[in-house]
Amino acid sequence: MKILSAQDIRSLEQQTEIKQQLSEAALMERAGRLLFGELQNVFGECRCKAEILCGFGNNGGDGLVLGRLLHEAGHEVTIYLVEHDHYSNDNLINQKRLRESGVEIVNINKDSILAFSEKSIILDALFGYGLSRLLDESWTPLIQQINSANNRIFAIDIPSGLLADEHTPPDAPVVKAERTYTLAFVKLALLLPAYGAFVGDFVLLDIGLDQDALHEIDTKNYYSTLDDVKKMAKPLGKFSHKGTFGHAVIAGGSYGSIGAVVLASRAALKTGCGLVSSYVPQCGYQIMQSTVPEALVKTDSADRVISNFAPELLQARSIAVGMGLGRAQQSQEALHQFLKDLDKLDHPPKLLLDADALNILSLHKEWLNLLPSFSILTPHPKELQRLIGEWENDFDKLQKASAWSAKYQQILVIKGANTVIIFPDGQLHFNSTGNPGMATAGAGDVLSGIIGSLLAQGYAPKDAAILGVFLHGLAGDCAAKTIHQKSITASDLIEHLSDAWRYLLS
Ligand SMILES: NC(=O)C1=CN([C@@H]2O[C@H](COP(=O)(O)OP(=O)(O)OC[C@H]3O[C@@H](n4cnc5c(N)ncnc54)[C@H](O)[C@@H]3O)[C@@H](O)[C@H]2O)[C@@H](O)CC1
Ligand SMILES: [K+]
Repeated sequence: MKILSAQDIRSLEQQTEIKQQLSEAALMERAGRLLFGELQNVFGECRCKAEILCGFGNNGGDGLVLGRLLHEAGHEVTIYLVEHDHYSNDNLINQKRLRESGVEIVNINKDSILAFSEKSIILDALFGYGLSRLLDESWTPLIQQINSANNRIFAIDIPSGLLADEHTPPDAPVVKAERTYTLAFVKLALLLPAYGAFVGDFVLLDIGLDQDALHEIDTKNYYSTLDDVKKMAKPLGKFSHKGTFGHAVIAGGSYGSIGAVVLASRAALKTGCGLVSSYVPQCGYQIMQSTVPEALVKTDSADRVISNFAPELLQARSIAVGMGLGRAQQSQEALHQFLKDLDKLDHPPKLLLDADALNILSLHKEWLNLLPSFSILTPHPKELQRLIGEWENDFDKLQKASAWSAKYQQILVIKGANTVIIFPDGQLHFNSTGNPGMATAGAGDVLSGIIGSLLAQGYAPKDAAILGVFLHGLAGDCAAKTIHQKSITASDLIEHLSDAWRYLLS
């Protein structure tokens, strides 16, 4: 699914109104009805109280529609409308409709003192994507009153004060919502960790914008949904044999960190490649044989660390390297030699680098030029920082990571909530699956195994990265159905890969 800028959303809304021959404020009515449906789910059977703060643009208009529908359904509604000398047209239409339905509008300004009632739900419809610059501090008193209320707070489209496509500094006045009901498209800011505390969880509501017009709009930013990923996943063929699904090498481990290779190898097998060879230092031999009997185990000549990547590893279709590797001098040299060997091949295996392989590369940036193009690097934020340097904010991070990806022609998988995958052509793909329970030791090793396996199965690096990240998150979501998020372990993710595949391929 495309992620559009505020400007492109506006233009698409205008085109939709023309193509679908919509009457005035019809899209706003659609948005309001969807919001109303969501709130009915929250309220359940109860008659509830909603206090809706409406601004002077179309975001405020959404709040007005919602207020009317809630009132008509028998809920108690208070509408606070920010006084202004220029309301948007659809806002005015809905002020009138609201009054006609019998709801009184309370005019407020930035300095008004609001007494929210104890049990009401606050709905924030002050500003949406139309915010074109930061709110100045004259808005702070109003926004602070909302944020310090003990009520549940839901934002409409985007928490007011948050810019959709640019950085919002932490001291700017922004509503802190428990949940954001976002309309038509996910806005970029909703996906970035720095703004998570304002956005809460978000729910995307499809207001039926014109698909043909959408097709014409170019973007570099995408949000990977189930429908998108379903198209990539290849089902099993009747005549498949283990050769069909390819041979993945999982190479890494050091004394005390063999578990990383165990997890990645098991994840690779559960993701469906035909054969896994695990390459570990000698101290890992028995561990591997007893915990992953399905894998072929090859060992390094050294006991505790990897000192040389055996040349026969290069015959596999994919190699995932770095999990639990450590940064011993011998392992650094081994990685260097390995990259030089790969560089000599016309058709090198598809490569994934994780964990200490990334840290070693950060110590020797000149080796980056040896990486085959379109290798997949899976840093968590700290590893990314070592690789590409510091960034000022989350938007700057995306920009710097994109420039790095283009410079080295490598794919970056930046792990976290809404993991983002950055491609050398500038495309960004944000993931939609996963939950906070997955922030657990070894989850990254599992991801490396999954992507390594998909590469071995013949998926192109781009698809392997997008599909692998999605599957990994989906396995976490499947696990969370029976296991509390606090208790999810990396092994649980592996155990739920089967459910994830079933869901994806059904
Ligand atoms: N256009 C449409 O067809 C639809 C729009 N929708 C809603 O409309 C919203 C966008 O509406 P608008 O474009 O009217 O804008 P907003 O309602 O987000 O903002 C209102 C006004 O704030 C002003 N403004 C911008 N930055 C400011 C600042 N720093 N300080 C003070 N004022 C500032 C702008 O001039 C704008 O007119 C969406 O977020 C969504 O909620 C939905 O109703 C769906 C349909
Ligand atoms: K809002």
